[in-house]
Amino acid sequence: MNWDDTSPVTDDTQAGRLVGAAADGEDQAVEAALRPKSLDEFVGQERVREQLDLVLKAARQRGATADHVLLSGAPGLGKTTLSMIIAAEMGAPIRITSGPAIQHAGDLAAILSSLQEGEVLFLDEIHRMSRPAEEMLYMAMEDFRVDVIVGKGPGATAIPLELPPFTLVGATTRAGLLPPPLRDRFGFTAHMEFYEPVELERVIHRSASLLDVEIETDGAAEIAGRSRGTPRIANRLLRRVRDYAQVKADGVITRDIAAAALAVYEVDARGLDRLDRAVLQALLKLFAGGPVGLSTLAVAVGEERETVEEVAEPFLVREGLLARTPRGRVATPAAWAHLGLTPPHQATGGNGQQDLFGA
Ligand SMILES: Nc1ncnc2c1ncn2[C@@H]1O[C@H](COP(=O)(O)OP(=O)(O)OP(=O)(O)O)[C@@H](O)[C@H]1O
Ligand SMILES: [Mg+2]
Repeated sequence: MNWDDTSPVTDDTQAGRLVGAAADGEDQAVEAALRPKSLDEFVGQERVREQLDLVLKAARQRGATADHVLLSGAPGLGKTTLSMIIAAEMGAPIRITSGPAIQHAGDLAAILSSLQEGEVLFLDEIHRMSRPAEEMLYMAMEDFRVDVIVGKGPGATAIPLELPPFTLVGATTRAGLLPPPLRDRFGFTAHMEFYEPVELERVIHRSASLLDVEIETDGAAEIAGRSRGTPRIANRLLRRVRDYAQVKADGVITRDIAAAALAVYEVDARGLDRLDRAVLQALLKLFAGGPVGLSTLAVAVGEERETVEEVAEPFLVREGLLARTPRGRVATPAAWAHLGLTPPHQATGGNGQQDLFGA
């Protein structure tokens, strides 16, 4: 395996956050060991797995190189893992690089021209590639050809270069940002969804056995419920719970141990961490559930606007705890229930109160 880009793909705003979906340093060190190596081992994503299985089997039967595959989905759902599985299932080598690592079209030309026949080129964060590189990629994907520009200015000439057939696997967390001509050149697009708790339980059991940790069914369920639908977070929480079980108990992860451990790390029963809860608490207690502007809310929790908007809110919105409305942020009834608080103006009907929930 070749790493053209060794810089970690992380998101600074998520740094040090136990329930952050981006990979931190420790994740990167252990993830290789926990990655499923075949489609059979890959948990969940049934539809994607079935479709991909067909694409790869058909290519193998024809003795051909598999079609280009686009993997889209939130961080930590298994895009990198699937790209490696695609290579493994095709018995092909894999070359790994990323959009931000390709600054110039020449960088891409160098990679493309050194590919072997049938090789898988994994292009992570493909939406962050430069424009000229993107245009070179169009031709490479479609005609297995690139034009290498030699010289500068009016004397520059394009030398066509044939490429061996290869499979491009692109990954993106932002499929919407991909230009349509690029999106259209993929033969198969897999959209990865958040995982169901039962699927995360299977991920946790699998990882526990690889890490040689004893875990009870209830213990795995407890961790799964707090993992925000994300295998990376499930694996990370499992490691923290393992530490706790080892230091405070006999090493076996039971439901009580998992709950106690995650209480120490301030990850609540729904997977909210301290920041998420601070945002909700401010919204409910200081602003009676809203609507309140983002800036005001951010000041109230002592955070940057961006942190509240990009780190806390997406999950709160996804969980149906917070709504973004034109008049500001509004808590939903579920938010009051989750924090065990009673809404001040319960809409009991006919009292002329403004409906704060925008329902
Ligand atoms: N379906 C799955 N079954 C088991 N483990 C999984 C699955 N999907 C992901 N994982 C585990 O979750 C971790 C993160 O997965 P991966 O690195 O593939 O995510 P990603 O989508 O590439 O994230 P990013 O967008 O941050 O690059 C890995 O350690 C992997 O083992
Ligand atoms: Mg990845």
